[in-house]
Amino acid sequence: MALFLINRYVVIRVQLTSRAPHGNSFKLKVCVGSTGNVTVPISFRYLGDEEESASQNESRSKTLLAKLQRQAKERQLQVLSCREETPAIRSGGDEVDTAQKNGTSSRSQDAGAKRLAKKRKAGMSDQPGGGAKSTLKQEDSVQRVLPQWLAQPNVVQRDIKSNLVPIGSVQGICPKLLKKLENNGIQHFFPVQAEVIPAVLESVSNGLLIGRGGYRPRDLCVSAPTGSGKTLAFVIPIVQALSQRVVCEVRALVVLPTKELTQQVYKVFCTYAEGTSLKVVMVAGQKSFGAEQASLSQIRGGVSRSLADIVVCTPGRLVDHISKTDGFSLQQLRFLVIDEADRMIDSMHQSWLSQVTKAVYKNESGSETSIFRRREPGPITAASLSPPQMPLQKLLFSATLTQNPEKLQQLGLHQPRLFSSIHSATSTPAASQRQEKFNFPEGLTEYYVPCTLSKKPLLLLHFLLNLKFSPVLCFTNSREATHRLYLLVKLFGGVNVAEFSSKLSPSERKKTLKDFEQLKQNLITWIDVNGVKFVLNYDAPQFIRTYIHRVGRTARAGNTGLAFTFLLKIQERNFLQMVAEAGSPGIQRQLVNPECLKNMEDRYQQTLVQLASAIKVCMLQGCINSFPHK
Ligand SMILES: Nc1ncnc2c1ncn2[C@@H]1O[C@H](COP(=O)(O)OP(=O)(O)OP(=O)(O)O)[C@@H](O)[C@H]1O
Repeated sequence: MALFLINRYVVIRVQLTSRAPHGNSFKLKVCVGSTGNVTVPISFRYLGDEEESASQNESRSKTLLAKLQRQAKERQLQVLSCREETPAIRSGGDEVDTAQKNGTSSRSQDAGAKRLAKKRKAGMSDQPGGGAKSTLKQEDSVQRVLPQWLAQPNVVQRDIKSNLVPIGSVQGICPKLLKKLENNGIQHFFPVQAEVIPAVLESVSNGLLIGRGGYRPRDLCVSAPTGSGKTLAFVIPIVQALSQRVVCEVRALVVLPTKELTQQVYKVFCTYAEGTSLKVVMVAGQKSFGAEQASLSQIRGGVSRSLADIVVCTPGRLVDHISKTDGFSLQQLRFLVIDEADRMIDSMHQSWLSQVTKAVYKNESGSETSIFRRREPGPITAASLSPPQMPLQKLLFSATLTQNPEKLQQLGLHQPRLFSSIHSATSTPAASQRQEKFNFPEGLTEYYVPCTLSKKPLLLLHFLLNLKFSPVLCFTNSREATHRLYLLVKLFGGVNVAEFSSKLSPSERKKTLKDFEQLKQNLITWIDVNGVKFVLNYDAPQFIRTYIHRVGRTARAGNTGLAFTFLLKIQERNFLQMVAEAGSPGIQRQLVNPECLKNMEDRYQQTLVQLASAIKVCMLQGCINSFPHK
């Protein structure tokens, strides 16, 4: 028999040379190329040999298994006795060192032996990785080291008022935009704007295609308190960078978590894009899907044309348009702004970012081999720089930007640069070991009010009626709680109050917000609203980021503001610890004299009865509405 196995480099020829007449073996001669010959003995088994071989194999493997088990037991016993004798081998050897120094080694040995016995009783392995507890211990002892860009950010001052920068002294802003800023009453930039605007402008100083030094521009992350002026920090440089464009294409995409925030940012873009040829479009579900499609692109003579340069959107609508709107192309996208980046990272399960990336690097059929096609960036080589491609630069903004590198990694940032108000003392590894620190506005004063569940509504009425706090933005933890509290306050009377929740239609929401902004009413909500004097957390938020976003609706733009949180006894410890660990400058206890509530109690009891029947009526109406009408 001759068999030829052709490898990439050698030809191997295999020849059967001899066979034993009754044995289970033969010899093979293997010829490698034309020179080397090797003779290999091969054993084999005839059909029918199985039964005998199987039983032989079984007994052989049983013996082997028993031997291995015996050896393993012996080794385990050895290790255990060794550990009991020399506790220094245990994790945390320093514990032993100090014990020996203190002359307490025998006690620590006893303790070690006891702990070991306990572990054995619990069936936990002491081998590395052999038990959940030991793994956790190992993880605990690993010190967290932040990547340099996170550990050493560009500093953004938190105190706005004493760090204002005259708009004329920030390099690179064109005279038209300076004029517009002045017309809008802006004479000075806030610290975050003075830092970030020049950084973005620098990345486009050689045009949209190449960054500084001919390289791809670095991504920017900005972490600054609520109300510190982050919006203008990206609006100004983007409008300036795109204002010289010739063809209308989507070159900037701004993604935000809610409709309200989208609307606010859209308004700011419109203000500063006015008078340029730039077109700003908002897609956040305010209009019908068809109307949004018509505002994004137009098909004329079979050719689609973009009608938007800057798109401000929520992730849900964005993904819908990427997949369903003909002519909505992101192939020329230059800036991707992720505002409220933390919340956007949390919504990453919607995979909106991967959809955006796919759309950015999508190639028309037939252009796969073109040298001009846009390719996902890889390592920089001479070939990858020529011809230059439109780079995608990500700009992240948040008041609660995570310092967790794993979370940030999901964003695929390119040589990121961080601008942050949290720095030096607080970003040491020891600090970051415990909990992330956040930005609190400088002018914010925080209070908590200890209370009981039954007294909470009365307390709210006390703040509104007796203390005359107005306008108050009051947060609950659900839509239903908002509605009930709104009905209660309204039925009690004497307070101008409105409800703001996702139950309202877009036009109702708009009107409610406008009335609130014009100080016509107080607001009970579970949604973010801007620019208020008093924030009242009727229900304590569970997460620190929610707390920061809520209290950040006041003390904006360098102004002062007060935030009160009602806390039940059971919530106090955890909540106060959460706020302190997050870097709050201090939350003060504010007691309310029970006597102050007494004068409202009778009226309050009557209101509760009215509320019960009002809710019944509402439920009945809901039931009737859910039946099909004839
Ligand atoms: N340079 C400035 N001079 C005066 N007012 C400013 C300036 N920049 C921003 N503002 C005002 O400050 C307020 C807060 O700004 P902005 O909404 O951009 O803050 P933010 O940091 O984005 O807040 P958040 O994180 O809560 O969204 C706005 O009312 C805005 O008009």
